[in-house]
Amino acid sequence: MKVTIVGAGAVGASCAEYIAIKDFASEVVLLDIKEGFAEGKAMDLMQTASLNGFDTKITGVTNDYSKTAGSDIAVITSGIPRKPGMTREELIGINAGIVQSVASSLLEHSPDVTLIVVSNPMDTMTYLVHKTTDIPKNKIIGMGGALDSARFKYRLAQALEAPISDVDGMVIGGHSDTGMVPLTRHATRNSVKVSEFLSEDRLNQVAEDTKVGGATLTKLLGTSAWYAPGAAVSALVQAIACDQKKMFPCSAFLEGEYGLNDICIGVPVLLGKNGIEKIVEIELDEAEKAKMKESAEGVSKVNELLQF
Ligand SMILES: NC(=O)C1=CN([C@@H]2O[C@H](COP(=O)(O)OP(=O)(O)OC[C@H]3O[C@@H](n4cnc5c(N)ncnc54)[C@H](O)[C@@H]3O)[C@@H](O)[C@H]2O)C=CC1
Ligand SMILES: O=C([O-])CC(=O)C(=O)O
Repeated sequence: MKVTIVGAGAVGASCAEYIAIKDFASEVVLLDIKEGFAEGKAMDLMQTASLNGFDTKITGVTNDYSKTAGSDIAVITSGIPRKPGMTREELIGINAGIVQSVASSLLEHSPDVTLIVVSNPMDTMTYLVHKTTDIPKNKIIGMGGALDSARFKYRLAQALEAPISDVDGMVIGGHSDTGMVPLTRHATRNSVKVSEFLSEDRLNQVAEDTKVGGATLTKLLGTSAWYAPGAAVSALVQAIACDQKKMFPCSAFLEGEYGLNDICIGVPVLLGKNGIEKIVEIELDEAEKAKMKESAEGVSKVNELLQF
């Protein structure tokens, strides 16, 4: 199993590290445009192999796509991250050009690749890859909801004063400060709805804190987060590489599901060796449907800014 990660920056390197530590891939290629950068990150990571006990071979290359040939899975993390006070959508001007050219270079050398898009604004970047390549829709996956759901569970566990492993929950919708739809009504602690333990006000606070999870970290760190994003990407890569059929909310191209068309947005999917093997349509109540519709309108507005 060969995995390429384009962009050896904070998220790309974190993702490579988690993939290596889980030791399910034979090879990880890190590619970056900055001379020597991916080579350096790969060497540093390889020097953790004997300490962390993995055999995954990590190599780094400067913009040489021939070294990515035959990749089964590729992750696109290349592009700029936001700074405090910015929205993800403000990154579109620079990142759209980068994502489009990276996707096309990857495809030249790995025509059967499954692509995971991370660069922001992620739902729009995923849509861009759909519109500008002939990769089948099941093989283009946007990572956002897996991260947002992990943050939701963190916030729920805090509110419940419970261990995170007791908690389950999911965030669907667009990966943006306003567009996320944390499914508070469906969240549980050991199969019991969290609404049995938390007031409506407290649950609303959990949802709001979840939605601005990325912005909160960007303010604290001066740039956007990388540990949880890297871990979330590695979980998606593992689900595909190991054919796990695990359910994650991912940005998927919709053709009628959830009443939406011609859009990539976060919905629950089953991930296995064929990428998105199924889009899972769960029952939403009227309030959740309205939030999903509003979120989709926001994503579509950003998509309209694309030029291709
Ligand atoms: N979807 C999600 O949930 C998340 C998305 N992100 C996004 O991921 C992206 C990367 O974030 P970070 O790793 O923190 O940024 P970073 O600045 O640390 O790394 C980005 C890397 O991309 C490289 N790069 C730029 N243009 C390139 C090109 N044409 N080809 C190859 N490499 C190129 C840069 O040299 C840099 O090393 C950002 O757009 C950020 O907003 C970050 C966290 C979560
Ligand atoms: O907040 C950002 O810009 C990066 C990101 O998507 C996240 O951490 O959720």
